[in-house]
Parts: sequence; structure tokens; C-alpha cells
Amino acid sequence: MQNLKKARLVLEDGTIFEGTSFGYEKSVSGEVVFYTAMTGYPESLTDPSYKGQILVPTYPMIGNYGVPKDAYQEGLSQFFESDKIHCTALIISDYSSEYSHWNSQKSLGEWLKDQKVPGLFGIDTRALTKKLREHGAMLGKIVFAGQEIDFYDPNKENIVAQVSTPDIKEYGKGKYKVVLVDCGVKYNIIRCLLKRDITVKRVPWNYDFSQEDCDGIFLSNGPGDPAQCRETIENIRKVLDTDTPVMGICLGNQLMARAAGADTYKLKYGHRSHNQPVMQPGQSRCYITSQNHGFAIDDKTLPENWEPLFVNVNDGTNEGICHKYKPFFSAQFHPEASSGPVDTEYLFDLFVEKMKARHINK
Ligand SMILES: NC(=O)CC[C@H](N)C(=O)O
Repeated sequence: MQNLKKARLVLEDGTIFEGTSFGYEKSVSGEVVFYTAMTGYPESLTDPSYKGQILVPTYPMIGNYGVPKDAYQEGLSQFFESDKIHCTALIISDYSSEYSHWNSQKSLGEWLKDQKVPGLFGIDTRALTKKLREHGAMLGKIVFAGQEIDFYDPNKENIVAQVSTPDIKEYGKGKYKVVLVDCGVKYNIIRCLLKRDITVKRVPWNYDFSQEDCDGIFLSNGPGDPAQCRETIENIRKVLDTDTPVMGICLGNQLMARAAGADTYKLKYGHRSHNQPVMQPGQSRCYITSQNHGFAIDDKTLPENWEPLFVNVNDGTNEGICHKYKPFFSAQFHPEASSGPVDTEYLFDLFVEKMKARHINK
């Protein structure tokens, strides 16, 4: 840990934090977002939804359980949520270069360097988080001496195209055939589908799935502003005229809403944690959910025949929608967790039930 380089985190309002580099030494820029989960950095860093973002875990010590081995099973990484790190950089308070875990293979710093992703420690992440909460989401850049760069806003372009699969892939040999629209899918969504007698056909974000012979359509999570993902929205719109079951998660939820005719908007600083409480309107049970989103559905704009499925108990924002009588539903949170609580994994069972019901009625 000697001779480590210093670098600055510069926010768009001019605030500067000085830190020490423990990852790749390169100036980068993106949207600075904080998350309050205490564990799960291997999953979060490989979650494609974080593309274009500089991640700030508020938990003070990061790295102490290292990074898992890169093992594959049936074409899927077993311990990561995709094949590489997607976030732009990692900002932490205290870095533990020593690590211990039954499955760890390397340190967090080594992993960041291998994947050419910058990381800074020694930043007052509490002060930084307070600033983001008060001001709202901000762009930021990590600047190494002599490498000045401009601010970059990932929400101004369609970054889904950069993380989606370039070609079609099939997984499993289950009874139900599901077309998974990959807008930046987390592998645990595929694992959760495969556990339920499903064959998964993973297709690119702009694939026209509207004529597909299948039992269900799944809309994945993904990065950036949902309004940028126009081609997927157009394809979903065509499917909403049919009776094919459709389930969406996070970005998939927002795209479903936009296809139905509702609006989405940017939250002040987003929800990124493992302990977000949600409830179903009219029911008394509360679910604790894993979340990672900066945009939300404006449920006042939901068209006729659509209704809120879940509401966030902390701030009252929408956490999911469903059609009143067709088999379309989606969640803003992550029922597949990884990492985080699994209270809502039953939503995948609900999707299977809707496919089963359609089979019987055919
Ligand atoms: N995890 C996701 O799918 C995130 C969706 C979207 N990019 C948002 O930030 O709201």
C-alpha cells in the first residue's frame, strides 16, 4: 500500500475530494451515486445497470472479503452478475487490501486494475453522500494529475446498446419458452428463470420479439434513462396488444410503463440499497427489497386499465405496475436480489402461473 497515487473526485458543483488510488489509474467521468447496502460489491460492480456511474458505497470498509473466482456453469458466471465490471469507478472510505472468504481469489484492488476500472479510498463518503442527498444526483470525475477530462452524463445517450448481448443465446431446456429482452440483464434473473422449468432465449435490446412464438416475454434491468430506449418501447407496445404474459424488472418496469403510455422521471438521488420497504396498495404486508434505480414511473400518468402494483414505503414512489386484466406486470425493485433480500422472488412464480394459465386456455 506504499507509493499509491493520489487523485481527485471533482463534482459538477465544484466540490473536490482528495483520495488515494487503489484501482486502475485513469481519469474517468460519470454520474456519482451512493448505495447503502453493507455487502455485495462483486454483484454491484458487475450489474450492467451501473454502467456510466461512479459508485459510492456508504458502508465504511470495503474489500475485506475479496473477489470470488470466475467460475462458469451452463454459460453463466456463477458468482457475478455479468462478465465484467460495468460501473465507471468505485469511491470508498476505507479499503481493506487484506481479504478472507472461502470463495475469494483476489483483492478488490487487483480486480479493479485487471478490469481497468479506477477506485479511490480515503474519501469522506459520509460527507459526499450528504451532499448528493441535499443537492440531488450529480456528475463527477476522477482526475489524475496531468489527465484533465470533461464531465460525462450517461443519461444523455442510449447506453443500453452498450451492455446488451450482441447475439441471441439460449439457456436451459424447460417447458416454458421465455424471450428475455437483454437491456443489461443481471445473471440472477436468468438463474431465477432457469430454476422454474423455463427455456430462456436471450435477445438483444432492439430485437423485434413481437412475432415470436413463445410463452412469455421478460424485460430486464438496465442502465440509463428509460426514455432513451425507444426501439424496445416500440416492440413492447406491439406485445401489449396480445395476451402473451410479460414481466419486467427495474428498467423493464419503466419500459413497460412507457410502452403503456405512462411517463417516467428522474428521482432526486435514487434508491440503491438492500432495505427498501415496499407494499402492495390495499394490503398490510411489507416486503424488504434490493434496489438500484435513479428513475421512477409517474403513476399519476398510468393509462386506463393499468394500476400500481407496489409502492415504496419510505417516499411513496411507485415500485411496480400491472395491467388490470391482462398478464402484464413489473417491479421497480429486484426480486432476483443478488445481492440483497429474497422476499419477492415469488414474483417469478407468478410469471410462471400466468404462462401456465395461458397454456390451459389456449
Ligand atoms: N437497475 C435498473 O434496471 C435501473 C433502471 C434505470 N437505469 C434507473 O436508473 O432507474
